Amino acid sequence: MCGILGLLLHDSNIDAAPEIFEGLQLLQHRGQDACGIITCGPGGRFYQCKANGMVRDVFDANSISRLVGGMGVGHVRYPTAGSFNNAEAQPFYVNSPYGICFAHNGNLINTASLIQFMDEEAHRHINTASDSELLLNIFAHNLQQTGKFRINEEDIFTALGTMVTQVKGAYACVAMLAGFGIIAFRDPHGIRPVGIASRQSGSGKDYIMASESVVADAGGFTDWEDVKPGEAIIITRNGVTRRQISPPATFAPDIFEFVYLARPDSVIDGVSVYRSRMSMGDALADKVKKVLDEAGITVDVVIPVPDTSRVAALNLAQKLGLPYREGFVKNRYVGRTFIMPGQQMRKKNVRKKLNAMALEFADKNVLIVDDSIVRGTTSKEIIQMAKDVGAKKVIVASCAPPIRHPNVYGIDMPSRTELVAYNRDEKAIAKEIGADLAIFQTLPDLEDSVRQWNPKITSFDCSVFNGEYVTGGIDEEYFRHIDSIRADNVRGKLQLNTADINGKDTKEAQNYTNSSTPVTGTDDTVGLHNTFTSYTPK
Ligand SMILES: O=P(O)(O)OC[C@H]1O[C@H](OP(=O)(O)OP(=O)(O)O)[C@H](O)[C@@H]1O
Ligand SMILES: NC(=O)CC[C@H](N)C(=O)O
Ligand SMILES: [Mg+2]
Repeated sequence: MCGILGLLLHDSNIDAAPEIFEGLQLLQHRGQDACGIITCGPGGRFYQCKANGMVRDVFDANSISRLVGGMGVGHVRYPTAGSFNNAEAQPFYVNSPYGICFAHNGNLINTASLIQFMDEEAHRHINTASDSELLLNIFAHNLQQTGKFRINEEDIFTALGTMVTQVKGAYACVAMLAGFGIIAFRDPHGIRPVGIASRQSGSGKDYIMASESVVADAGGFTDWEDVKPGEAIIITRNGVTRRQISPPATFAPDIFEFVYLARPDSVIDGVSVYRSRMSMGDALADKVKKVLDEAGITVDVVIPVPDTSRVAALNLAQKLGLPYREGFVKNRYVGRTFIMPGQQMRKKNVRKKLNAMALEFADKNVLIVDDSIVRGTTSKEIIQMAKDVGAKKVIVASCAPPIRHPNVYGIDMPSRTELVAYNRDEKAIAKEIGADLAIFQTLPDLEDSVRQWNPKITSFDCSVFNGEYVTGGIDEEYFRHIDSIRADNVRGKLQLNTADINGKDTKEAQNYTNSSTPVTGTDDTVGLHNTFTSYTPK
């Protein structure tokens, strides 16, 4: 669930970078590990700055001032493939054909066959373990097939149309062609979000493409429109061209965007995330009432787990006629815990981030509401905190059903065994996290909470709840494979190996990527054969 952004200003003499920087800050909740911006200046020359770190750490006034040009793309990264090293920060760049930059949100599931294709047919070198670099090179290869000196929109649609038949998985992308324009496209199932908006600028229009509408709102852009599943939109200074690049497929946006990933003030696929979370709270209230009545437990107070669950918890409390209290105070300088790399870091940060106020817990039966319980890291810590400050009974309610299946479409939940609900029923989950009772939303109620705001969405990707993967192509062997390369207990080791391979995870590399330099002619990466750790289907 990275954040992607593209901006094309009508007046090419105005630099796009300051506004892309601001937009990326608004998308920070989608990825905290790395970020980057590439702009296109006079003569089609690219300028880039990317590195590991949050947006405010990677960029300063100096680096932004060196990102020249009236159009550009940006990215905030939350890795789901490859490693955490600098070399995999996005946007990615290839010089041939024409100069292309690329920012990707999602995750591909057929990387092994794509790597083989790159090696044996396209003869393109992939220098990282990132699926996004691979996706860019597939697109570049297809564009190369036109063999043209100069291309047009039709050629781009054709290249993307071929790409759709080659890659499997989730991809919402923003690309930029040197001196040409910016492109947004979405996979045939529309699993990850991306939309476009415009604003008047002199005699023409500025255009923005972003993962979430909040970026457009903040920049004064209007007419936000979601890119349709399987659609590509090309924006040049001559205007907007759009095309369906894939045959119709089941539209299945990831429901977890509404549960946790997106900001509440965004509207995704016609649904206000805020409204959907209110509905989740309402629906959960009914379930909570039923379970509490059956168990003969009365609750004194409802307490949300900041930040994401607040909206739902307030509605739930109102519906049950219970007091809503902010019993956990959040340190505003600590980011999201779930998207941090490594279990140790996540665990440590829950305590750093949240503090329980005894006066809201002591001698009370408390109902703690969270949007989701994934690894149980947050629940375990906060339940203990609540008990430490004198809570009598701690009941936990989750706006999402138990998560028992890995995510393969751009959320870092690769390993079943890390999921607290794996092989556990609700009673066993409660025991594991130390709660007196754990209450979960049902999947139909969760789906209704979102769908009621846009009945045109007939299905969602709910794979983490029901194990049904809309793209197909996921089997036991695939799970074993991602488990073996991405589970928390093996990842540290693999990161080291990947850093060695790329020769980029050094102080030197940090300096290189941190400076805003023209892209052309500065590639110092080591020339090695494709070095992915790959999955070979039977
Ligand atoms: O069971 P877990 O593995 O702990 O994951 C679930 C928790 O992580 C997320 O919070 P996070 O701190 O990332 O972000 P937030 O501040 O937006 O709630 C989510 O909102 C849950 O609180
Ligand atoms: N969360 C995402 O969208 C990740 C994008 C890409 N798979 C990466 O790991 O960089
Ligand atoms: Mg949370």
